[in-house]
Amino acid sequence: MAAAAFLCARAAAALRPPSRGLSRRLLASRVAAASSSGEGGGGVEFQGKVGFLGLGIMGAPMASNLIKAGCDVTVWNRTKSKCDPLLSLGAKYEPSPAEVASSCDVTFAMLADPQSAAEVACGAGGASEGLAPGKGYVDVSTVDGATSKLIEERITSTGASFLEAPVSGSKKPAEDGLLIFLTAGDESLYKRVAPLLDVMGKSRFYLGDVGNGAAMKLVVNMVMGSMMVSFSEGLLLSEKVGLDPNTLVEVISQGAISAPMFSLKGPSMVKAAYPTAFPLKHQQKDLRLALALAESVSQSIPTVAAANELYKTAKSLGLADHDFSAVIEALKTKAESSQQQ
Ligand SMILES: NC(=O)C1=CN([C@@H]2O[C@H](COP(=O)(O)OP(=O)(O)OC[C@H]3O[C@@H](n4cnc5c(N)ncnc54)[C@H](OP(=O)(O)O)[C@@H]3O)[C@@H](O)[C@H]2O)C=CC1
Ligand SMILES: O=CCCC(=O)O
Repeated sequence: MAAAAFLCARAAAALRPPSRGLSRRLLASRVAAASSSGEGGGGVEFQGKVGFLGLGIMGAPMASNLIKAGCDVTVWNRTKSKCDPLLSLGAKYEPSPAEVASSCDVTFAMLADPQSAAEVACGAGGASEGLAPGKGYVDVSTVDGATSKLIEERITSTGASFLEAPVSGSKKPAEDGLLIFLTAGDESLYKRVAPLLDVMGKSRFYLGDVGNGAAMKLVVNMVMGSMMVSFSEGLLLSEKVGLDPNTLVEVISQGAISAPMFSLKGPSMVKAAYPTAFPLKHQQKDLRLALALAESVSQSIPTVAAANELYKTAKSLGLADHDFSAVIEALKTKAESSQQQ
């Protein structure tokens, strides 16, 4: 019956015009390929209804790709109007996380931070109230290990299974179904949802116990946050010494420190434009959580600590909802105030 729902949804999707990101045919073929390839030769097939909680910059395109691939998706978002584009693609709606979780076999959550992830999973009307044995909950938000373990405890107390699966990759990879999943927790749930992860992403890592996915994500993002600060310093210094910062972007793109992030964001940073893909407030949250992680094992990460201060300054300049590349504005402000002294 679930498989029939899948086929119906796929047929309906074929009637709709193609949109951004992967084509419907490619997405549907990814579900089919992932379903038939299986894990360890045992064969994995996802059957059932999929819930999605949190339709922000990342959640909306991820849920949208599942719908385009023919999945039977039910959505919820705190600000209800953000559900509308998904509903017009064919998603169903439930008025609370608990009702999504109780009407679905597996529920994904993509929320802003540790507080919102815990609230949506464990709070009043939260997903855990709708969970039961046989169901799964997959949290793809970026949180710290302690929050993830707290959520795991609450979810598994209902008899349901839990997987943490934060993602590397931003708005565009989410639209294109090219995310990287950093998963940990219940391995059988990991295998069960693999076809869905393969619709939304290009690769997936299974890292063992809950907390390892969160830690991997924070380490990756602390490197990224420091790289962005260093790149910003280079752009500003090149300009100050009379070089064209656009040429710096070009030179970097051809050498050993080339990174897609520099080529993608550099040209707009030179124009002081910061269209939001990864909100600066989330980058600062990740640095804060990475610093706490480092503290927990007495590891010194002074570069990250310095970068974090700049992101905090950028937030105080009203740039929290801009792209994290707007951290360069904090450096400009510092340069101005040191010139005045
Ligand atoms: N953007 C990016 O490039 C990437 C982001 N991430 C991580 O993914 C997560 C989501 O990021 P992104 O989509 O960019 O963020 P957004 O800020 O665009 O979306 C955040 C989502 O969380 C919801 N939310 C916030 N607070 C609450 C609350 N108290 N109760 C219920 N819902 C709440 C928002 O609801 P509402 O619409 O009502 O505000 C929204 O759905 C974050 O953890 C981020 O660090 C990971 C990889 C890349
Ligand atoms: O958490 C956000 C990561 C953004 C990226 O990987 O480009």
